[in-house]
Amino acid sequence: MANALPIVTSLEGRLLFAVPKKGRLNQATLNLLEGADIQFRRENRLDIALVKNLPIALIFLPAADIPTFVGEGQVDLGITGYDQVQEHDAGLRALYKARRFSGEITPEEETERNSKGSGIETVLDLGFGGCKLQVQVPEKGNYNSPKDLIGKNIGTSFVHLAQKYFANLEWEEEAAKEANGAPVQFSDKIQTKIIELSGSVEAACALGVADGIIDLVESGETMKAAGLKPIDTVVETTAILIKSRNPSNPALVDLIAARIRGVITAQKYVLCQYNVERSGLAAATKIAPGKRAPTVTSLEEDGWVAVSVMVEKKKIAPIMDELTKVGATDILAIMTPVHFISFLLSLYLVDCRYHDKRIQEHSERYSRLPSWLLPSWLDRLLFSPHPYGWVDRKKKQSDAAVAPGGTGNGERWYYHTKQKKLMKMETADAFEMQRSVLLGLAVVVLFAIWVFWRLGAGVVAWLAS
Ligand SMILES: Nc1ncnc2c1ncn2[C@@H]1O[C@H](COP(=O)(O)OP(=O)(O)OP(=O)(O)O)[C@@H](O)[C@H]1O
Ligand SMILES: O=P(O)(O)OC[C@H]1O[C@H](OP(=O)(O)OP(=O)(O)O)[C@H](O)[C@@H]1O
Repeated sequence: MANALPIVTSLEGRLLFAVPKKGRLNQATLNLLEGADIQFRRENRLDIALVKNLPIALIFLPAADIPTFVGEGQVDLGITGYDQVQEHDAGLRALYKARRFSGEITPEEETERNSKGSGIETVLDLGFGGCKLQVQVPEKGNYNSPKDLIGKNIGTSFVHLAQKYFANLEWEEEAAKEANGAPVQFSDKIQTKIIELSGSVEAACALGVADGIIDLVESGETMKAAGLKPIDTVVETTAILIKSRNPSNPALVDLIAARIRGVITAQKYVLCQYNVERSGLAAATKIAPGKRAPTVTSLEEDGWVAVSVMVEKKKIAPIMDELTKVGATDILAIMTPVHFISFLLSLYLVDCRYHDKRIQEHSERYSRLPSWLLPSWLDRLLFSPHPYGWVDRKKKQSDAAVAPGGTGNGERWYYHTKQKKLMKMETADAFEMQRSVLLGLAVVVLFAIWVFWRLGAGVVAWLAS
C-alpha cells in the first residue's frame, strides 16, 4: 500500500460501517449515528469518514450497493432497506441459476450456494424508511389482477424481485391449467418482460414503456399523481441494520447495535408518571404494562403508589384517558407549557438549519462572477436565493409537457412528496433537539433571574442611599 491514499491506509484496524450516501434513508441514518454518539466529519466529496471516538470508518454508498459490500464481507456493518437486501438475495439466486444452466455449476452446487444465503445477517429493524414495493397499473386500464400482466412489459428498478415475482405467478398459472387438464408449457424462461429503470419509474406506463410497474409506495402520492393504482405487494420494507457473517470486530458490532437500539427506544417511547391507589394498580398496569415492567414506589400517603412506565409516544393520549378512568391522578407525560414552547423553538431552529442546507444544496448561483472571485456563501448572502427555484420556473416553461396522470410535471410530484417527508423529518428532529433547547432555556431563565436580582439589589441600594 505504498502509494495508497492516507485515508485508505487509516482504515486499517477499523470496523467498516456502510451508510446510505443519499436518498430517502440518508438523513434518518445520520440522525441515528448522531444519537448513538458516532462522531465523524465527512470531507467534501469523500465517501469515507473516520469516526473520531471509536475505531470505525463510515463508508458512504448507494443504498442498493450496501448488501453487496456487506454480503461479500468487505464491509462489516451496514444500514439499508430490507427491500434492497431482498433484491440482492434474488439477484444471487438468479446468478446461480444462470450458472447452473450454462453448466458452470452442478444442480447440487446451486442448492448448496442457495442454502448458504447471501452472507448477510439482519441485526435490527430500525423502524424508519417504511414503505411497500407494489405492483401498480394504470387506474383506468384493463389490468385488475397481477395475472393480467403475464407476458406484458413491467418497468422497475427491482429487476430480480420482479423476475422472481412473475416467475412464481407464471408457474402458478401453468400449475392451475395443468390441474384443469389443459395443455401446459412449464419453462425456465419467463414470458413477462422486465424492463430495468433507475428512477421516476411511475412515468413508464404513461409514456408507453411499460404496461405495469413494480415500485416503492409510501404515502401513495407519487402513484396517485401518475394515475396508477396498486394491485399487489411484493415486499414490505423498513430500514435495517445488517452485518456480514464474519465481522472483523464482533464486540464492536454488538456495542453499536446496543447503542442504536437505545436511540430507537428513546425515540419511540415517552416516560409516563402517575399516582394511583394501590387497589387500582392492577387495572392501571394492565392499561400501560411498560416495555418490561413499570416502576412502582410507595407514597407517603397511605394506600397510594407512584408509577413510572414507558409508553409508546403514538399511544400516549388514549392511554392517559384510560388511566384517568381507573383512578390514576397527577398523570405526567412530560408535555407541560414549557415543553410545548421548547418544542416550538426547536422546530424553528431545525427549520432554519434545513432551510440553510436546502439553500446551500438546491439553489442556483445568481452572480455570473466566477466562484473564486465571489464564493458561493457570499453569493447566497448577497442574493438570498430560494431553494428549488427551478421547480416553478421549469413548470412555467413546460406547461405543454403534461405529466402522466395530468397533474403537473415529474419534478413537481417529486418536490411535493419530498416536502411532506421534510416536514415529518423536521418534527422528529425537533423532538430530539428539545432537550438541548430546554437546557438552553433554563440557562437563559437563570441568567435573567440573576440580572433582575442584581438590578433589583442596585435599585434598592440606590433608593436607600
Ligand atoms: N418513498 C419512500 N419512503 C420511504 N422509504 C423509501 C421511499 N423510497 C425509498 N425508500 C427506501 O429508501 C431506499 C433507498 O431509496 P432511494 O430512492 O432513496 O435510493 P437512492 O439511493 O437515492 O437511489 P435512486 O438514485 O434510485 O433515487 C429504498 O430501497 C427504500 O428502502
Ligand atoms: O408513495 P410516496 O410517498 O409518493 O413515495 C414513493 C416514491 O418515493 C420513491 O422515489 P423517490 O422520491 O425516492 O425518487 P426516485 O423516483 O428518483 O427513486 C419511490 O420510487 C416512489 O417514486
